[in-house]
Amino acid sequence: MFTLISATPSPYARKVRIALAEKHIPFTLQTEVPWDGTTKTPRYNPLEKLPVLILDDGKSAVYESSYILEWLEAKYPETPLLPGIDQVDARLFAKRIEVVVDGVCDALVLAFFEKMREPEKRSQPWIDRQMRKVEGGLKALGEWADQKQGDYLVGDKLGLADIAVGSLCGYLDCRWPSHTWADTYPALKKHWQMLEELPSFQDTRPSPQTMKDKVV
Ligand SMILES: N[C@@H](CCC(=O)N[C@@H](CS(=O)(=O)O)C(=O)NCC(=O)O)C(=O)O
Repeated sequence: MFTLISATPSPYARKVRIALAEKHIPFTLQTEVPWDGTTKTPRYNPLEKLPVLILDDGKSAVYESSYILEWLEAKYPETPLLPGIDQVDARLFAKRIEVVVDGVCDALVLAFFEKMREPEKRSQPWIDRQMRKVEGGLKALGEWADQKQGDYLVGDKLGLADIAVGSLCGYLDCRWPSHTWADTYPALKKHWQMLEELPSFQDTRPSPQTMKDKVV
C-alpha cells in the first residue's frame, strides 16, 4: 500500500489526499512537520518537501504535488480528474488553475516565514511582493469562479481544478483567517463551501501544526 507523507495544514498535500480518495486508492497517511528535524521527507525527496507518495516497495517515491497528481492520473486513469484527451484546452485550463493555486500557496508560505523572522531581520518589501502575488492569483481564481458554467470549474464533474482551488481556500481559512478573500470573491467562497461538503474534503480538513525547531 502507498504511504503519503503529509502535514496537517498543507494545501499541496491536501490536493493529493483528495485525489487518492476520489480515485479510491488506499494509502497510509504519515503526518509530519517538514521543518522539524524528525521529518522523514529528505529520505525520499532531495528537495525536502512534502507531500511525498511512497510506493508499495517502501522505497520508491513520487514528489511535488502537481507531479504526484499527474502520476496518479497516468497510472490510475479510472475516475479521471481531468477532461478526456480529446478536450485538450479544458485539460490545459485545469492545469493552469492548478499553477495559479500552487503559486498563491508558494507566496503565502514565503510570506508566512518572512513574518516569522525577528523584526529587524524581516523584509517588508519581500512580504509585500509575496502578498501581491497572492492578491493577483486570488483575483484570477475569483474571475474563473464567477465564469463557471456549471457546478465545477472545468467540465461537468469534480476535477483537478476544483481540488486545487478547494485546498487553497481551506488553507487560507485555516492559516490566514483574517484574509478578506471570501468577501472579495463570493463566487469563489460559494464554490469552496460546496466542495467542503464532499466526503473527500470533509475527511481532509486542514489544521494548524506546531513547529518545534527554529526554521528561519
Ligand atoms: N511545490 C511543492 C511545495 C510543497 C511544500 O512547500 N511543502 C512544504 C510543507 S507545506 O507548506 O505544504 O505544509 C514543505 O514541505 N516545506 C519544507 C521545506 O520547504 O523545506 C509541492 O507542490 O509539492
